[in-house]
Amino acid sequence: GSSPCCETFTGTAHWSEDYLDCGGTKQSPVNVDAAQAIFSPDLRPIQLSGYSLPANKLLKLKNNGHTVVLELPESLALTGGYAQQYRAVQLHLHWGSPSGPGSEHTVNGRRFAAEIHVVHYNTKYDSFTEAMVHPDGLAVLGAFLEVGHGENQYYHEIIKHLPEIQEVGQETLVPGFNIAGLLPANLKFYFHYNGSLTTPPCYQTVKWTIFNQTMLLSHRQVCQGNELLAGSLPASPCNWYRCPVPVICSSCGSQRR
Ligand SMILES: NS(=O)(=O)c1c(F)c(F)c(SCCc2ccc(C(=O)O)cc2)c(F)c1NC1CCCCCCC1
Ligand SMILES: [Zn+2]
Repeated sequence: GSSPCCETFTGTAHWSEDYLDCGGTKQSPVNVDAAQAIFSPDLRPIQLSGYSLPANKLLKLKNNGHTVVLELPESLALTGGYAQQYRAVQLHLHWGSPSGPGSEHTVNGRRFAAEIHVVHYNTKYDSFTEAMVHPDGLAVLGAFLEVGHGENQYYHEIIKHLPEIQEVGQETLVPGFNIAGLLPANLKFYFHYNGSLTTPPCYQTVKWTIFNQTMLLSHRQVCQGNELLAGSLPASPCNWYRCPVPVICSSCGSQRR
């Protein structure tokens, strides 16, 4: 197993001292036990509308110190799979690091190289910040990223800009593209549960959709994602060689400045 320093590396136990909901009973992420999942015919395929953006629509991409966030226009809407309409706010990625793979959810205990979250809010509320505090306020679509053979052209649209936002707080503009390409082609098979934001304030107001089909990226693309925040992670007592390193980035050849 990994050395003890790797477990203490990102302790979240202290969050609930400052944010009450972080100590709640419906906290995300969770491990999905596929054997205990119940098939529900009421759950309809997820339908996306307005996800294909023209290149002249520029989107802000920001390194906020925890992840890379792509701000999304409200013209992107969830029109199927949820009882109410939700509109997009932002998407962000949970990348791996030397202490382990980056997905937040696990399936049968399996952790994936990375995970994308597309965050939406319920349009019955006036704004995202208003929706964020209501149990049906947020809908987050999640998909797992794995290392496959070829380069993923849709993820390339984001990854190619990462060198421009290596420092915390930096942001850049990304030309629009088909955001649906970042999610699986098959939107019919997914796990659905009521949970929370996975970061403070941990509000228990997220209706989660975790797709069954995974996204395949090249080894180099996953390395580039992992290395984005490596420079801004808190100094770790770990020595990298002592932590389980699922994706060896030394072979990437992408030098970090
Ligand atoms: N998985 S998740 O959706 O809970 C999530 C995380 F796990 C996250 F880790 C994050 S980033 C950490 C929180 C954060 C930090 C800085 C800024 C900023 O400078 O703008 C913003 C947020 C992160 F941004 C999100 N998504 C956010 C939740 C934080 C508050 C509302 C903003 C939209 C969704
Ligand atoms: Zn997230």
